[in-house]
Amino acid sequence: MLEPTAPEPDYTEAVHVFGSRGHRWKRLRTVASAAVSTNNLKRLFPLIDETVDSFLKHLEANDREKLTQIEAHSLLQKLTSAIIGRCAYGIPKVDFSSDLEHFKLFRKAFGAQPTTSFSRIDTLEWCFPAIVRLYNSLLSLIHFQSKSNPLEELNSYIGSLVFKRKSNESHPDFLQFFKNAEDSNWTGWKSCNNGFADISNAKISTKMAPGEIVAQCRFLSIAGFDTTANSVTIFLYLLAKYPHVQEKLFNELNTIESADYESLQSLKFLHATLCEALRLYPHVSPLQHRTCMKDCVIDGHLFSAGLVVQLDTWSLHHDPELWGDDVDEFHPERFLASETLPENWIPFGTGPRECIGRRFALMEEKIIAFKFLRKFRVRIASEWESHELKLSFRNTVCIRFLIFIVCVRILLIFIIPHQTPHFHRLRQNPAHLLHSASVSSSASLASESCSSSSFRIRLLIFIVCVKILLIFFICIRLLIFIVCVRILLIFFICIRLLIFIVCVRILFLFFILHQTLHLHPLHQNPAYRLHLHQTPNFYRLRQNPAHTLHSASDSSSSTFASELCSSSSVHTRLLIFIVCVRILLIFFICVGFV
Ligand code: HEM
Repeated sequence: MLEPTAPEPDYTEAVHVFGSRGHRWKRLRTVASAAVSTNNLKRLFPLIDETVDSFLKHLEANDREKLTQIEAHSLLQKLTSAIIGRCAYGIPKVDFSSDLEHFKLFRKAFGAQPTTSFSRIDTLEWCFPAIVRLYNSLLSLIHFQSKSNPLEELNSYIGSLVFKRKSNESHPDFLQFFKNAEDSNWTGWKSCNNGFADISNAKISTKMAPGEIVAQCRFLSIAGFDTTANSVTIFLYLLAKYPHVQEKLFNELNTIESADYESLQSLKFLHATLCEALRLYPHVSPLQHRTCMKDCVIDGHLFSAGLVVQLDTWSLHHDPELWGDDVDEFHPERFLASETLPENWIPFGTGPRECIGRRFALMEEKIIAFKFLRKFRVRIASEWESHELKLSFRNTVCIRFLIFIVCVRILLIFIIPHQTPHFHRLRQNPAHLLHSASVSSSASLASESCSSSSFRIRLLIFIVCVKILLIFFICIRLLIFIVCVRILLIFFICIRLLIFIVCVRILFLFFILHQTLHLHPLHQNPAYRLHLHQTPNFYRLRQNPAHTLHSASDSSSSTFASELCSSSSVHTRLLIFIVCVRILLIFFICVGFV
């Protein structure tokens, strides 16, 4: 949802705390933590307070006749986006009578309604920015104009705010903390040790690269916008559904005159009500996952390095053994029994990567709840009374599409890391060096044939999996498929020339590939060398040391050396070919989805 599969988390400059890992994560988290410390929350309190007041005034003044029935979620999105805009990067005091600039951008990038949040193309961009850039440039070729990218617009909007801000100013917003840590000449972020590392005692520098600041502000603003709007909507819905809880809460709210940081902390029932709403609807739970950095055994189960574990918070929060028989009831009193929160309550995640904005979010929700419920009572509109609020993936991210992309990525990772280290290992293998020195050895033969065949098997598995995934997704969305075909037809008519060029390139590539693949049966044939000279492959072979070796010596071992390098170049080309086909596939699918 919030960049769960951030591209190149170790090498891209614009990476935020959620997308980072290892030392980099620790450093970004350290800087961001200061922005949500108790001291700073107290400084942010008046900003939120003032924004909620202005929102309620606007609601009362302008929507009085409509106030009998409101669509809470979209209104709350407007409010929470204003709050986070002020707290994350210091947008000025908000006038709700006009559309907020950054809310318009949020709406464009993520959709204002729950059903339109994250279109497929956004999800795709989130995962494969390069492909979407290619897609956009192709689109602009078709339309002869550049299609604006909402995420890039949001980025440049935030970028301009970041650029204007100076370090050591006295703002309480998150941006100020990042600006104070900014160092544009610092390149340390490039050399982060991001593999498995014990970072508990590592000395962490509190510096930030400029790109990291923009990414950070963007992530925090997104993390703090939909999450809190959803939470408050669910909270109001439950109060409407359970009027006796609303009554009890109303009585508690009346025990304090006005809201400040300390007095809101003293409202225990309010706190319990918010916690119970998050227990029943842990709506951010899809974000809770962990990747195994090294093999480990827990309770006798092996978790291999690279494995991604998704927590099932929903089941945990609805387990009658943990919460009792009234597990499905809205019963805030269960949180009053103890001063500390139950360890099975994890709507904000758990452990070192627990949500950094937890206390900020709860403070914000308390201010909104306090101010809103002192003015209004809520009940469910009559036509919705029979409806049960259900959380479904459909209403948030295009989860199925995301799963598809994640699967493809996992498959890619499955292929590439296996292939590359394998290749490295071969290179560093004394047997291989021996082999390069034109000494034929059975050991090198064995290692090569093993690498080659296992690669092919993996490749085969990969292609089959991608096909199955495609079929799976296309079947489910038969309608989309039909639309895709129609759009593709139109598309083909429009840019026949472009397609022609792409096809020629693919055919060319395929031709090279086809030729190269024939090297295997041919390599013992006297016509082999002639054949090599006729293929474009020859060029690369000549420049390759192994081939020079081959030319210098006519022994069978040197023939094998060139076979080795042609074989690895086949793999590279094969990989390029498959990547191209996949890009085209994804591109065509995208056109359909749009
Ligand atoms: C009701 C509101 C919110 C909920 C339910 C929520 C929930 C979550 C969850 C479940 C995670 C993943 C935790 C894990 O993997 O264990 C997370 C991460 C995160 N959240 Fe929130 N969040 C909320 C509001 C916010 C706000 C307001 C901010 C910022 C001001 C924020 C900033 C973050 C950040 C930076 C992370 C990544 C932390 C890391 O990877 O170290 N969240 N949140």
